[in-house]
Amino acid sequence: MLNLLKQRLPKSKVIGATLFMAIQVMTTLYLPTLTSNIVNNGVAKGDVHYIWTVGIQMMVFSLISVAAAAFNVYFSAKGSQKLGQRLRSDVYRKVINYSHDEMKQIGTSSLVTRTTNDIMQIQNVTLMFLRMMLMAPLMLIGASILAYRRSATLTMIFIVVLPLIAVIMALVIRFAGPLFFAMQKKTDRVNQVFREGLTGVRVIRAFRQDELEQQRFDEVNQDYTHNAIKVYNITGLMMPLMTLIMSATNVVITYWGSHLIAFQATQVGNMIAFITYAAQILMSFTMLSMVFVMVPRAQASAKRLNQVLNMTTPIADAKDPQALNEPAALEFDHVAFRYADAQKDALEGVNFKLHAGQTLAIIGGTGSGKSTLINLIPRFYDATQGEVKVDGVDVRNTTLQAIHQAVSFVPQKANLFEGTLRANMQFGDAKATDEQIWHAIEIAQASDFVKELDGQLDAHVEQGGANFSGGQRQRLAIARALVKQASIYVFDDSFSALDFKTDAKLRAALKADQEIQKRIVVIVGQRVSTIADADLILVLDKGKVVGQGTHQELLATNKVYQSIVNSQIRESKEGDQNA
Ligand SMILES: Nc1ncnc2c1ncn2[C@@H]1O[C@H](COP(=O)(O)OP(=O)(O)OP(=O)(O)O)[C@@H](O)[C@H]1O
Repeated sequence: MLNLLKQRLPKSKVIGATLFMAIQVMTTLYLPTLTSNIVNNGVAKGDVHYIWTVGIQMMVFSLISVAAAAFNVYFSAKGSQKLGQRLRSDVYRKVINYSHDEMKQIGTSSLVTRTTNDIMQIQNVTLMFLRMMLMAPLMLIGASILAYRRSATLTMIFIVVLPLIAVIMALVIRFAGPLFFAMQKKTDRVNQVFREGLTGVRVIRAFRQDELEQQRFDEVNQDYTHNAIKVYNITGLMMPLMTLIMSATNVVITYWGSHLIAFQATQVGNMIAFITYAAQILMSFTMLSMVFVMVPRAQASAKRLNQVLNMTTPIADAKDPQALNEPAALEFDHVAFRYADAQKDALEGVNFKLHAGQTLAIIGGTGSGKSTLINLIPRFYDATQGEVKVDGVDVRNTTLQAIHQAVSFVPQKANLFEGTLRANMQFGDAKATDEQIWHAIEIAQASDFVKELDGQLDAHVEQGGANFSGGQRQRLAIARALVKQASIYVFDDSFSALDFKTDAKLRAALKADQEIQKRIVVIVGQRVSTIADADLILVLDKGKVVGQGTHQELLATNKVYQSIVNSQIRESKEGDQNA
């Protein structure tokens, strides 16, 4: 956990909190001594002047103590909140650069829990640390010395009481510790099922799986609750036990102390002060035990956060990066790829070279490796064999920023972000003017519906683009990619959500654009009509390139391509007959 705090917990706040905590401890410890003096020297002797003088001193010290406590809380809260803010920011920065593999390894739900709940645990324990963890030992030592000075005989009580408390603490830590550990995992699970239910809510309703999903959620929820109840039952026992021990100690002190007073072995003031010191000693022990209970949980959270922060991603900048020029060529040189933990390659022996200004189309059945192939271009994954080259440079020998600048990517599932339409369009180029954005929107065949929007480019986009239809979202995602000045434009099955007419218009507009004409366009498509005019078509089957050439060449020689074309002609004829 110290690793996490090192650079992130502001030193000024730690110093402030510690300083005021020390003042609070000193004044709090001095107060019972003043009480003892007031009783022994003022009340017992009837010295009113002394009572007033010491009484005013007590008031001043009490005020200082309260003020110091307030400042300590202020610095502790500020320090721990700042720590939480920095941790969240660091985790986000790290995760946003994760490749698909790291993302899969930890899981989205767990990442959300780690960024919220786990950081909260660390924040809380830091707050406690700054409030109590230093205060408790100081109070314990100070109060023990002062209690001993008030009455060495009564101090013997602690020989029995302190080991008893230590045993209770040890038992609590022994039994509550593992349950606290389990708590974070169970929180993950609740979040995971909840998240899955929320994202799939329409499917759940459509398939009438509400009951089953509710049952699944109830199971994990119950599991979490049982664990939490067990933990709080154990820790909850501590307070009453400590109060019992404290009350019993007071009874013994009063009983024993009154005997000592009767035999004139001590004074009443000393006994009153001793009772207060005893309470302070036991309170310090209680504070310490709470810390001991909370630290293991925070430790478990720290471990989970360290796992996120220390995760090394193989997809990183090259040590000695080469620059990429625009426009660039694209080459796959004997490329193979296998997903982590997979038994066989998802892609093998992919070889082709494209010059700037050419269009590549990839066609093949579902699961044939189309998305896998194009994911290698912007380094969402790295090839396991061979080289993917942009501008003649292996994509691993440049920076991620350079490769992401060179490639503009439209994923299969269009995703928009909450904000204005303009802000979404400027994802690719923060400086893009309205004119450039409208130009991209025109090419993407989205201008008709964007013009009708309230506020047009200022129109609000809901989270995930929920206020747009699937086809509209897809067109906006295409426009967003076109706003970016890239060397390679990749469209992962982006045109299949469009009707034939819009698909044709969009491709014609892409071809007609003078800037895009100089770039490489990569299209993954299901329809032959979408890809027929490409300069190079790759036909994929079970991860292998089974055909490569132009539409005419493939139509003449390639059996797989012929069967795809024939099946689509058949489908369209059947469609026409049914219409
Ligand atoms: N993240 C992953 N982990 C493991 N295997 C994967 C992963 N993604 C895809 N695969 C496997 O790799 C193969 C190729 O998948 P890919 O998504 O590239 O196919 P595709 O041709 O794009 O399919 P579709 O047309 O259905 O989108 C499939 O067998 C799939 O099961």
